Amino acid sequence: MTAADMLPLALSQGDPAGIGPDIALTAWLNRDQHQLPPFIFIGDPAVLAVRARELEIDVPIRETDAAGAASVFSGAFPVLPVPVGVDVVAGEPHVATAKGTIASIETAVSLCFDGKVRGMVTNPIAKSVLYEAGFGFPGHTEFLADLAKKRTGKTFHPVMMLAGPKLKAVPVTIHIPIKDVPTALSEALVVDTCRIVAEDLKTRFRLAHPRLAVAGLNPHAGEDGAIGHEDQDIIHPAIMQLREEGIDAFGPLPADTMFHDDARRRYDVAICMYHDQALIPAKALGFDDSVNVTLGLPFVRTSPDHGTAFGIAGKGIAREKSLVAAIQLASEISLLTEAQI
Ligand SMILES: NC(=O)C1=CN([C@@H]2O[C@H](COP(=O)(O)OP(=O)(O)OC[C@H]3O[C@@H](n4cnc5c(N)ncnc54)[C@H](O)[C@@H]3O)[C@@H](O)[C@H]2O)C=CC1
Ligand SMILES: NCC(=O)COP(=O)(O)O
Repeated sequence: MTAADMLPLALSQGDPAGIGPDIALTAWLNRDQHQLPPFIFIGDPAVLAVRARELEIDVPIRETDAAGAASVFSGAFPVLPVPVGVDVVAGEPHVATAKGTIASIETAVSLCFDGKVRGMVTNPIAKSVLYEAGFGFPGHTEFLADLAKKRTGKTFHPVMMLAGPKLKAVPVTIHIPIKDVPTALSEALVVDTCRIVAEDLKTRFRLAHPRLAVAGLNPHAGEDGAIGHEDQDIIHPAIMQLREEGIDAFGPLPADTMFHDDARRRYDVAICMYHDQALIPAKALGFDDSVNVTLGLPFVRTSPDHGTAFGIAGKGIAREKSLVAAIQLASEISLLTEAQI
């Protein structure tokens, strides 16, 4: 199949004042070097045109629909127009842009369900901007599961995984205050999360027998209960349950010693109890080439691992590498899962 015969991937705009437009434009500009599959950007063509001028790059922007994107892609940057509705200044987020940002994500999900794209890649959103506008979800991860439920009537448990060449890491709890982590953790949550990870590593990552290293919550995984009880009372029984089901999960491991080079050779994915326990090692080991992928959804979704980086938007210094990795991973997963159907 040639690139022009392929269904495109949907690429949401993200916060228009962030680096989403910058990295989308530069990824397209370097499409041959990166061997990028076709994508369709869902956002505001005017924002792109202004940003391209600010970046002093020459990118022909062509409005089209998903069906036309693959043939447009080699010669122009394909855009499915979703207007922002206000003037956008790079680096200056504005609550008035939230509606368009959300509409872009919703459109990408619809295209996935309608079979018009192979999957979706999201550019970063600024959660605080969306919260100010009344957005009721912690981030894309939970919003996408809700959109999937609205579309199918089924409930999905979305699981965030940061995937890079050196480490795959999953936070069991995601965007909640650290003080709420111990009460949010439960045996059922750890078990459900690990089941989804084990299944998706098999079906989406070609890992026949995934090994799951499960972190403890407390220092030294609780030191036999002397430094906290969750490791023994919640995480250990969850691991026993998973092992009974034939899932190769082990731990709870002291989190401080499970990310060095030797330790990482013993597992395929680290299951972590909270956001920073997973995302600090993931970004330290591969900020430019790690990808945020949502497991447990009925469609493919990836994203760069970084955020909106308002401080560098429009300045020509944002690196497109993590977005490129996200596009490539979404493409690989969608081709692999298509082949399995
Ligand atoms: N997938 C998503 O939608 C994500 C959204 N965010 C959101 O992004 C906003 C900003 O978050 P921060 O913690 O400041 O993280 P950030 O990732 O936006 O920035 C952290 C640092 O890395 C630099 N950086 C980030 N991406 C870069 C790139 N591609 N090239 C060169 N330098 C880069 C920034 O300039 C900054 O110094 C927050 O509102 C957060 O909610 C954060 C992570 C993921
Ligand atoms: N820290 C990761 C992040 O903020 C991405 O969250 P999401 O928008 O993918 O749910």
